[in-house]
Amino acid sequence: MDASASSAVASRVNLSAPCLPRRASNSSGFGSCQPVQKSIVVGKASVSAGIYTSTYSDDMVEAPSHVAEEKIGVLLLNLGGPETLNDVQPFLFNLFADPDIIRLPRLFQFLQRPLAQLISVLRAPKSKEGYASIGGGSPLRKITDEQANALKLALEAKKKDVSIYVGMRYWYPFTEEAVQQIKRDKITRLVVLPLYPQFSISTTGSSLRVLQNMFREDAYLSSLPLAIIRSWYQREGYVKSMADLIEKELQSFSKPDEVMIFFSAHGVPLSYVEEAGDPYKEQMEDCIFLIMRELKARGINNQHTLAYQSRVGPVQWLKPYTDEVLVELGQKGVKSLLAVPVSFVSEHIETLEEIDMEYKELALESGIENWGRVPALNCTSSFIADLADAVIEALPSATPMSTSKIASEEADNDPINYLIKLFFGSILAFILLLSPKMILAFKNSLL
Ligand SMILES: C=CC1=C(C)c2cc3[nH]c(cc4nc(cc5[nH]c(cc1n2)c(C)c5CCC(=O)O)C(CCC(=O)O)=C4C)c(C)c3C=C
Ligand SMILES: [Fe+2]
Repeated sequence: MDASASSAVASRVNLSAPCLPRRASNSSGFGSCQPVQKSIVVGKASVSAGIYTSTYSDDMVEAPSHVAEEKIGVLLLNLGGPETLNDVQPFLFNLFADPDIIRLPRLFQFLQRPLAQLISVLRAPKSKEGYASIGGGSPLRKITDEQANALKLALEAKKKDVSIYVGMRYWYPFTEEAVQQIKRDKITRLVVLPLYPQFSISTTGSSLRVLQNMFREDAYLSSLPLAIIRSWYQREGYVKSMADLIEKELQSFSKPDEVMIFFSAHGVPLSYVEEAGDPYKEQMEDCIFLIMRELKARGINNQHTLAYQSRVGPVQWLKPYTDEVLVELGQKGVKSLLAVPVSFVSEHIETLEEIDMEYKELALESGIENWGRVPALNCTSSFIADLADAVIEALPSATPMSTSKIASEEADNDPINYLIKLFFGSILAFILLLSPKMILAFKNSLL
């Protein structure tokens, strides 16, 4: 971030901005929203106008021309991460208190916060160890701010003066603070850009739910023309930027042709895909297909595979699991492997600790001799330029939000599904609240 950008950011931060009530926070008070004074851009991404509804169409009409001065905003949505070890447990509480992360049947939603408290306390020691090993906190805020500034600059280079805001789901600067700043700045048109290439109910869906709740209760926000880029893994600029990183990293091996390209995506519980209709797995597979097609077009014909990492808790997650596949590949005699983190565009705990330390060690123990890892895109200029294009392409489709409901809520409307959940929910509540032994077993599944 250059100095002028930083000071402009600081001058627009209102420290008295309201934060979410009843949410765990750190002792330092409110974090800052980031209406960054410098700013980006997207083949076509999946864009919707309004929060969960229409799909982008080139025919969509421009916003009303009575607006005197157009003030464009871009809201970058991200997960957020603890900045110190003291932040870890309250950060985990915010994460597990999210009904899109732990999906309880409606009747049991009163258990969400006690359960979040219990799980966050049980999980915190392991998470703290992880964050301690990468320097004592998550790099996510810093990298997201850098991406926001790079995006501002890329948009300026394309003659678009845009204010960029960063809204995190579980830590500072919270999405709610960013939205308050957007209101104060009297933005007249907003593009919402989640920093997740693929859509999942647990990531983009969760952040959009926060926005939906805020927007429908506020007269200014509900009439603000807005376009949402729901997923963008299919954009040519993203696919080519990923292929560039892989092509470059392959050259660090002595026999590049013999390297297995190992895509490792963050997992989600299987029920998200099979019961709630999460498009995440399908989009992930499509994404890998597009990256591999690009590599083949460049004459790179390495073998590849996709596995899912970072599972938490006792339920089944998307398979195959990264740790199991690494062991199998070692047993099958694979000697060189290039890990490619693919569900997230910044370095974070799961690249820096889980892949670079845990999986690397496991792979080497399993017989893999040459290990490499592709860096996250972070501020790669071709990637940022493509995000800037995505924003520019989305602008004409901005329309005030619609209040139609997110598809993922449908599962609870099915009476059989509801009864099944009610039954298992009761057992879970009984186990967790009454049985210390089961709490211990549950704790072990979190470690
Ligand atoms: C596309 C990316 C991600 C998906 C999908 C996702 C789903 C998901 N995650 C958890 C549980 C945890 N996630 C944690 C951290 C974390 N997760 C992602 C990305 C996705 N999560 C990121 C970028 C981060 C932050 C990393 C950082 O640097 O701070 C954590 C905390 C860390 C830990 O203890 O391992 C948990 C827990 C669930 C349950 C879930 C889907 C339901
Ligand atoms: Fe996660």
